[in-house]
Amino acid sequence: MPKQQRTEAQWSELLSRERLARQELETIKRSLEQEREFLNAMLENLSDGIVACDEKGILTIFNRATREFHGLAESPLPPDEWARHYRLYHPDGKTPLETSEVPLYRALRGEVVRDAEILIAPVDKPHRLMLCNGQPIITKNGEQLGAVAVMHDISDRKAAERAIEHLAYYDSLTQLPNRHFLHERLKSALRNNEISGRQGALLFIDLDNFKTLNDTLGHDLGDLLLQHVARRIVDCLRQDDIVARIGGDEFVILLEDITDSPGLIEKNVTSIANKIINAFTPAFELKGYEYYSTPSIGITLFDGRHESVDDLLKRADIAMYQAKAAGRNTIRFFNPQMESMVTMRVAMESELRTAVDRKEFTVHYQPQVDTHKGVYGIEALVRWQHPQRGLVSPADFIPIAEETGLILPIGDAVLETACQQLREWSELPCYGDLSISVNVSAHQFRNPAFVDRVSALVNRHAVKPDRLKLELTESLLLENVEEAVAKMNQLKAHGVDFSLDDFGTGYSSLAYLKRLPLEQLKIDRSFVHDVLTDANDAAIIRTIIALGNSLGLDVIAEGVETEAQRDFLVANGCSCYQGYLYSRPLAIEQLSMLLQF
Ligand SMILES: Nc1nc2c(ncn2[C@@H]2O[C@@H]3COP(=O)(O)O[C@H]4[C@@H](O)[C@H](n5cnc6c(=O)[nH]c(N)nc65)O[C@@H]4COP(=O)(O)O[C@H]3[C@H]2O)c(=O)[nH]1
Repeated sequence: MPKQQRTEAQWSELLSRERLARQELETIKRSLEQEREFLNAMLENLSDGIVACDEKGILTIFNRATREFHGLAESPLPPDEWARHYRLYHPDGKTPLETSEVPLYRALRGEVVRDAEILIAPVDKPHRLMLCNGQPIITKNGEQLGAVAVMHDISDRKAAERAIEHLAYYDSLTQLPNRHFLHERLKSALRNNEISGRQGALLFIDLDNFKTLNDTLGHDLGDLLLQHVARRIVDCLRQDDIVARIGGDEFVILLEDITDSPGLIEKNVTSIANKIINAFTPAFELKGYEYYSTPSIGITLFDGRHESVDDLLKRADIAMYQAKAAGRNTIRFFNPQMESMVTMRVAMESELRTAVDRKEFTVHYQPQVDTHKGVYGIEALVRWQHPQRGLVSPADFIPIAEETGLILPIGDAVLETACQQLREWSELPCYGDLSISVNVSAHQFRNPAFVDRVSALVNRHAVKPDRLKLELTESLLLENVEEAVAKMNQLKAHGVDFSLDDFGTGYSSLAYLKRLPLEQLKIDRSFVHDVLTDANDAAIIRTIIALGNSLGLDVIAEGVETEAQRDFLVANGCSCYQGYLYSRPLAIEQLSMLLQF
């Protein structure tokens, strides 16, 4: 059929349609461009990173946030050089991330990536931890166009999580693990050792006299000491060993696995504990103060069988208390007998509290004799009239009373009884010159109200103050010489006398003895006991007598049991003594009878 000729009208119609089509195309192009601009602006302003690539893996999107995360924010470098300016790692920050592991390329291989963590390490810039998601871009027809990945910076969140974890598991003062951390590690150590049959050890360290440092030099210096101590302990151990601070001045060391043969384990742990004790020998420098501290260390071994975390901590704690009781600055291994001692001690503590409420304490009196004048003084010695156990010796309960603070009401009661007694005697002409010596414990003496309390008692009972002699020990005075001198001077101003008890067992220097307002030195009974058989004890006694004479102080010897001991003392210039030779401590009725003869 012959080709139809188009009319002019038809041509014009066609042309106008084409124009319209072009215009439409132009509009579509413009709106696409606008959409692209819009998308671009959005991508550039997102705080999350977006990367995309085409089906060949060529990057098509690498938005501003992504460039910043990679340290390329202001980089003039072309994209193919970017990779040289950063490294990618797994979240541990050590294991490099292979290209095939990069979320975008995993997505390009068809994988839907969810919550993958990667670390971006730009050269010379802070590392960032990213949480990434990604997926392939696939059309409705199943054709893959490429892949996209989105990354969210979780560095700050992780740092906050780490800080919270640090707070939960570490001690903020020393940066050591805390009780919570120790608990967890000990639990897993017990599980491991139960399976492997290996032994571990727990060392419980408590600083000796830490409370005194805090009370006298203040908490700042106390904190500083704890920081120094933490460092010294850490330096004594291997990197795998755990040192935790579980409370005030309490540190615990966990040695998880001691691989020695069984016979050597105790030896090995002892040498570690001794290393720690030795590390305390040099003075601690505390803002200009040279402070000497010592530790008491309790140790328990474990193999994980039938043991709980609490049991182990309790055992090490019990052993530590035994180390303290053995004179401090020493170590003790736990043994089961210790546990029954602790049970007894706990029972005694609660009974002691009841005893204070029920006023079960009484005072016995032991005469002090002068070879020329006869009985011139009396020492007041407390006794506990226990409802079941009978008379309990102060040696058995004073240390517990000291630790629990119960010594305050007990000591107070003894002082009051002594003052009442002095008052009664003052009204009887034959007893009027007698003095009473009263033991004062460290806790009592440190009490800020001590001076007022003593003067109030002296006033209330209208006692001649020089009839009251307070017996202080060397160790008590040495804790804080300045404070001791000040308190003693205040009481001395009221007329009260002082005797230095257990003299010779401490480290008194002449220089400080001279500063104390003392009346008397009391030779400790341990020297008197062996004076006839031990040349050293004899020499010590002679020295104390000479020292007393040169300082113008009375010297009394305690624990004199035999005439031979007394003769030695008299021959060496000590004419005052106290001991079973003359009389044991007596109840007041017995003492009155004795004094009448
Ligand atoms: N072997 C022997 N011992 C003798 C002899 N003569 C006396 N003693 C004992 O030696 C102790 C002397 O008291 P201390 O050294 O102050 O030692 C006292 C003192 O440190 C403390 N204490 C006693 N009463 C009190 C008190 O009221 N307050 C305080 N804080 N402590 C007290 O308890 C410690 C023991 O007191 P006690 O058992 O009464 O023991 C008394 C006494 O009975 C003797 O010839 N041979």
